[in-house]
Amino acid sequence: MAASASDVAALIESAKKAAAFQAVEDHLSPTDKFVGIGSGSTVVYVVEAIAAKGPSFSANMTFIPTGSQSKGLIRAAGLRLCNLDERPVINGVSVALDVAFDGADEVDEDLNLIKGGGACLFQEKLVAVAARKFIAVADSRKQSPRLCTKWKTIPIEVLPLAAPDVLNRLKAMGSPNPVVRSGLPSKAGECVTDNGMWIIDAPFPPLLLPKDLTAEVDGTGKNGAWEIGRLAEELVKLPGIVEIGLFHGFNGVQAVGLGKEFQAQKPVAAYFGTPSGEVQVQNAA
Ligand SMILES: O=C[C@H](O)[C@H](O)[C@H](O)COP(=O)(O)O
Repeated sequence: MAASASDVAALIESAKKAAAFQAVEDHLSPTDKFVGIGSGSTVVYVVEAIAAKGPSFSANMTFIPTGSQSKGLIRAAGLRLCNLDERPVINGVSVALDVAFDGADEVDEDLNLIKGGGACLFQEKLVAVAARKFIAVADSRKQSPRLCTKWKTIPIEVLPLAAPDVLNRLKAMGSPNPVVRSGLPSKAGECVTDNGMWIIDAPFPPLLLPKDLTAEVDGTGKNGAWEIGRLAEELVKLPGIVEIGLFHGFNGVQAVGLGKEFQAQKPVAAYFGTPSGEVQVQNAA
């Protein structure tokens, strides 16, 4: 007999929960001081896992949110909240977050991410790049060889005034039918982000990795074939785009080696809960 929709939904929730609890167990150290908390339905279990460790475990920790949902989760769990721009400054530099946990809409085999399915990508990226270590948590539906395979659109945060021009430019770049996200069913009109912006969902064919490029396929969008880094570079140049939901490039550990601290967008590991109750961990190479 096929599983009912509610059985499937329960399995997905338990997969997310298992991934979140395992990620917190492996990556949140009792000595950590500043911890980023992302947005979405999986991060709810990250906060639950932290709270389950008891008040003494997190007594010396401060939690940095990625938006209003995240702020609410931190407050409701009784954890200490601090906005990203309010953390202490030492020698003229805001302290790095020890670790940040966040969900993802799709994760490719090189740990590039699509984020923003819940319209929270901008503050999430700010928090991810401010963290020494970024950990993604999800259920196994989010695992994919290449981005835009399962989650077929890239969420892009735009200034509302610029939306019509950005839509035209996206079409010229080969995105068929990009659309401004609707706020329905909960809000009539456009979906408005925590930053007062709109989200455009731009479909693209599966995004190539650098290892996919050849003399014939250079990843610059010819015949619709974009390599992630090249597409991201072109998108952020478009006037009116505030931030894109592609988290790509390198992770925090690689960033230190490259002397590019505070630019790392990719996680060092992604945790995927499966319907069978296992957790698969995808670590950076
Ligand atoms: O905008 C929302 C965020 O990027 C979420 O982290 C992402 O959509 C994953 O959310 P969920 O854990 O609900 O699948």
